[in-house]
Amino acid sequence: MTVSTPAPLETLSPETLSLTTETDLAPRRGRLIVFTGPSGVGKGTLLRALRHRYPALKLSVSATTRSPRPGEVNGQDYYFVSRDEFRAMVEQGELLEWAEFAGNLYGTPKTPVLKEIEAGQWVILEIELEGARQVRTTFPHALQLFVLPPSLEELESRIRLRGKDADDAIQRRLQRALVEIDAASEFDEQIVNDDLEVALQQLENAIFRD
Ligand SMILES: Nc1nc2c(ncn2[C@@H]2O[C@H](COP(=O)(O)OP(=O)(O)O)[C@@H](O)[C@H]2O)c(=O)[nH]1
Ligand SMILES: Nc1ncnc2c1ncn2[C@@H]1O[C@H](COP(=O)(O)OP(=O)(O)O)[C@@H](O)[C@H]1O
Repeated sequence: MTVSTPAPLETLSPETLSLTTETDLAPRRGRLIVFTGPSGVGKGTLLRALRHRYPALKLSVSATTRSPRPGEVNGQDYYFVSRDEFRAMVEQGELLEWAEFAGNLYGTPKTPVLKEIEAGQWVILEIELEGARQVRTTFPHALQLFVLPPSLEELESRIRLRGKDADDAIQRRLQRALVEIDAASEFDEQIVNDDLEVALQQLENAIFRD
């Protein structure tokens, strides 16, 4: 009886992948994808749409000292922790990377990500620039994608229209956006999030192409 071995994930088309259950793809190589971009550019929006199409993609849940926004759920959107708890995670080597951003601490719990990768899953880290730089040294093969706004004006309008950040936080984030946008060329690919559908298609192509 010939047992057909599943095609390696890289050769599967996006259509096939989205129809394939997780067990059919085993064993397969795990993959790390870093997804970075200024606050308000549309990272969360794009990732929600992408994961709706490709439920097999995993999204790492970060730890943060930022207070939850309305509607955010602890353990789902973030692990909301105190600064002392966060520092303990750093000291105990529990974070794959971490950084301070706009006055709060953010970091990726290491164990769940490594477990998913070893199980052959594709894991997305939605993290800021300093974290992406750390991952670039520890996981040089990770795909690194940067989302750009169509303009700074549009970025400001989106973060304000979103209505989830206090004015001082918006100012800090817009200031930081200038530094982040300047570093976009460090990433493997830059995606301009102007028309959402077009950006989503570019994101799919970048992830499933190679
Ligand atoms: N380095 C790092 N950055 C993170 C992590 N989780 C979220 N971030 C980034 O921290 C920044 C602020 O995130 P957030 O407060 O949710 O604001 P948003 O970007 O406006 O949604 C964003 O650039 C996130 O990508 C993490 O675990 N590590
Ligand atoms: N392509 C787009 N065109 C217009 N508005 C967008 C687009 N993508 C996202 N938005 C809006 O911009 C705001 C910020 O999006 P969000 O996904 O929260 O950004 P981020 O996660 O990068 O901070 C949200 O109100 C969202 O609905």
